[in-house]
Amino acid sequence: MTAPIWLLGCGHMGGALLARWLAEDMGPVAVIDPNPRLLPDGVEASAVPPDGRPDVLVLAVKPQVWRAAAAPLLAQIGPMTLVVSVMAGVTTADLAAAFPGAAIIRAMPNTPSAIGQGVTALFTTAGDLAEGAGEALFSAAGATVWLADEGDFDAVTAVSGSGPAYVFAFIEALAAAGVAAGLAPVLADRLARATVTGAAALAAAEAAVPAAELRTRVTSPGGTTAAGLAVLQPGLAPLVAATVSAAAARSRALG
Ligand SMILES: NC(=O)c1ccc[n+]([C@@H]2O[C@H](COP(=O)([O-])OP(=O)(O)OC[C@H]3O[C@@H](n4cnc5c(N)ncnc54)[C@H](OP(=O)(O)O)[C@@H]3O)[C@@H](O)[C@H]2O)c1
Ligand code: PRO
Repeated sequence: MTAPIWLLGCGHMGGALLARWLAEDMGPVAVIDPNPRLLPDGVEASAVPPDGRPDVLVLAVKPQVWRAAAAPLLAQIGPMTLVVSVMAGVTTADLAAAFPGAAIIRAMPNTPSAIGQGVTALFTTAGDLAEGAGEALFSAAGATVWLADEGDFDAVTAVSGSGPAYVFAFIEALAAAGVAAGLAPVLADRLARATVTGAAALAAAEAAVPAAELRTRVTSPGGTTAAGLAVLQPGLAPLVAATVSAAAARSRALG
């Protein structure tokens, strides 16, 4: 008997989701990937689709290759299959054209999903059953947000899909600045990571407190933080706006 969930592409994102589905006993999952990057222990992958038909097909290959990657299994996908895409830029119209009659969900998760701390934006017009299945798949990986407008996906991808990379880049920059200020690299890296994770945990724990107020609580008048923020803040907002704008434009282009 074939597995109910098929995962096409088991790389950084597909592998992160797979880890959560297995942790939550949502398997078995058939992994289709000739060269899986993040295959959990005890799971096998195949370069070709299994026999039969899946209940759910999850597309987690790169947007540039999805049509070729899906071609070998198109005949196995019908109106009883839920097709879930996590691919940047690929629209539900593109997916519906490739999988006629199938229920379609478009999703944009992020890699903290690997530890159940992701956030996934979801969109479907396929109705309550599809929504329930999508909610089950992605709430296993963290928070979920349902979009009313599919047009929001480019901005969502630029903010929360790509966002973890911006935070990791900030950790890198903070650690490098610590080294430049005289710290040993190991110490600077440890301080930078712990500062970002601690601040993020505080922002989550104090969800009702605006981020600006959390910032103010660190900033003693005339103190060190004020001196640092006077340098950081004027450039930060335009830099982040340009960053998100570039990522959103790339999402549109991938589509
Ligand atoms: N990474 C993220 O943070 C993130 C977040 C949200 C959404 N996404 C979306 O998730 C998708 C995957 O991204 P990723 O970062 O996980 O990429 P990735 O790490 O490169 O994973 C893609 C996997 O698909 C495999 N693959 C390539 N051709 C295939 C085929 N014909 N059949 C089956 N598998 C094939 C790749 O193998 P090879 O390495 O041999 O090519 C790789 O193992 C993208 O569409 C992206 O937009 C990613
Ligand atoms: N990673 C994918 C990309 O860089 C989509 C969001 C995060 O295109």
